[in-house]
Amino acid sequence: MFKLGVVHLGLRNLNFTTKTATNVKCYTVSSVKMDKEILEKAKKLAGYKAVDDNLKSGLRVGIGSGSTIKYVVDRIKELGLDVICVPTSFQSTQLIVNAGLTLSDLSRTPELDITIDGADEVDSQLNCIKGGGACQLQEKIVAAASKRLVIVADFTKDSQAFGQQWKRGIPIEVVPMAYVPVMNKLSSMSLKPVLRMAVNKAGPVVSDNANFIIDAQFESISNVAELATKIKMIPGVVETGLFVNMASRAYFGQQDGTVKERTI
Ligand SMILES: O=C(CO)[C@H](O)[C@H](O)COP(=O)(O)O
Repeated sequence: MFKLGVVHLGLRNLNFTTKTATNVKCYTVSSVKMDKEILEKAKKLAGYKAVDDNLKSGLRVGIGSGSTIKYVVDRIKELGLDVICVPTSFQSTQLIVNAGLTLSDLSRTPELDITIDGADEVDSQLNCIKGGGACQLQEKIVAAASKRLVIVADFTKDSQAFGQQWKRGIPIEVVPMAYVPVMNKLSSMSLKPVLRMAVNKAGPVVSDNANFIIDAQFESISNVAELATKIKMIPGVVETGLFVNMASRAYFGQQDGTVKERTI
């Protein structure tokens, strides 16, 4: 008898069918490999095109976080663009430094021409859910200091409405001593909060800013801006992963080798 199974690949689920326990492993490995290759190609397409279309030497650029941003940094390096880079996390600082690009910060470069960043889900209005990598606080600060925010993502992030693609909820950064009352408040708002736990460490994920991350799962969101404000108003919440009316353009790498653009 055929069974339906699910493989967890990072933040994504892959469906697969299998006949017996013995061929599960075989089918799973090839599915994961295939999926990973397709996604990496899509991320690279988006990252490269965003750089080609939007960057030139002399610009002050916010560098987002996540796996897609790697391709943005690769392309900047490949083209030899002389840009000033402001990171959004420890990971993004490493990418900039390792690529030999000019590293700055918001103290020295408080106004940026553009930020390019990834996203976990992008809706039809270019509102984003971010923070799958727990970097949303610095990402939002850097994006807010930029004239434009451009999103780079693979096709799995492209949605009409939140929750169609991203099932892990809204990442919310909280001060550690406040996490229980914050979770209680979120529950009273019909959200399902889960404290994000670390993988290779006992206990919770600790952000670059020494805070905890709560993932607030939801059924549907009718008014994103209102929800973002309500969550932000809870004492102890430092920042939410809802980026409302911030992005002006998104590039989605497709499976067929093209890049879909959305601009508002
Ligand atoms: O918000 C983020 C990190 O906090 C990332 O930009 C987001 O999770 C997308 O990551 P990836 O490019 O790996 O899909």
